[in-house]
Amino acid sequence: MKLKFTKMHGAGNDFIVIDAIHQEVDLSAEQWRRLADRRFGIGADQILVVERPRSAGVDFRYRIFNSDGGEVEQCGNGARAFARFVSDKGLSGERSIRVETMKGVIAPRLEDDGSVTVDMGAPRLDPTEVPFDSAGLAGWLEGADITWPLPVGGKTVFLSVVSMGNPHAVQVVEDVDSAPVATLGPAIETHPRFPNKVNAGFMQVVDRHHIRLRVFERGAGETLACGTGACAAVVAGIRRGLLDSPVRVAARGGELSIAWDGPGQPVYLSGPAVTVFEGEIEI
Ligand SMILES: N[C@H](CCC[C@H](N)C(=O)O)C(=O)O
Repeated sequence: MKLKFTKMHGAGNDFIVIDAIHQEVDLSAEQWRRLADRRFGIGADQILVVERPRSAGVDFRYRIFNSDGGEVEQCGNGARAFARFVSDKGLSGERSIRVETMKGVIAPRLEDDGSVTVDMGAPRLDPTEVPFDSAGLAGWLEGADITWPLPVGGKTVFLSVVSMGNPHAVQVVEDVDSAPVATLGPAIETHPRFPNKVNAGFMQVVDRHHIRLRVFERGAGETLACGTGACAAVVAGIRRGLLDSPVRVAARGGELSIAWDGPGQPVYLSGPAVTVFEGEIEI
């Protein structure tokens, strides 16, 4: 079947965006994998699918597939690309839209400067909601946060666990450039205490309003930026008493901005959304 797509990125986290309202899209995990393959397909970290809403009071349904072919609950950088796509394609004439995902409703807004700000909803802070199995672990109270000492990759790391709809495990490091992301990232991603696996964040605190961040993403490997990872890192940093909202997040592919006013409040993610090219592929 022929499939029209648009290639986009948000701070270097790249996407294939597909309009499934005006074309029939029913692909297998292997076909999603092939589309995302950087040699045998188009290449992307995630594939974003635009569908008609299933619930009242929302404008679109937003489905997300990692490059490993697995469908996941949330993608923050993707939410900005989604909003830019539906506006550019004339699927919505509104600057603010409401979008349902596997885990809740988010609200992207197109800004005058071309950036997009997304109400990502409130973080889930209970380990059981991440989910994370803390049985038998003695958590360390750090400010309002509990960090979990996890023996992994031959060392013990202290992880904050946060869900933005999708699971995140964040640790503070001295220097992101020398952090063992390539080895520790996959070991944390697949650790048995994360039954749904997890995105592994490595955060360097520059000052109370500025961090550097690298994320080894579940189902995609290290990406140049991770929107929900930035949300999770800032939530963890604020709870640990290390950061104050708003926080600039320097990722390898660009800069994001996160604002959060505390438990029960939404996390706001702001950043770029760029269209690179359009295409059609036989899949
Ligand atoms: N790898 C993530 C999904 C994409 C998240 C990321 N690209 C973002 O911008 O939030 C997961 O499996 O939960």
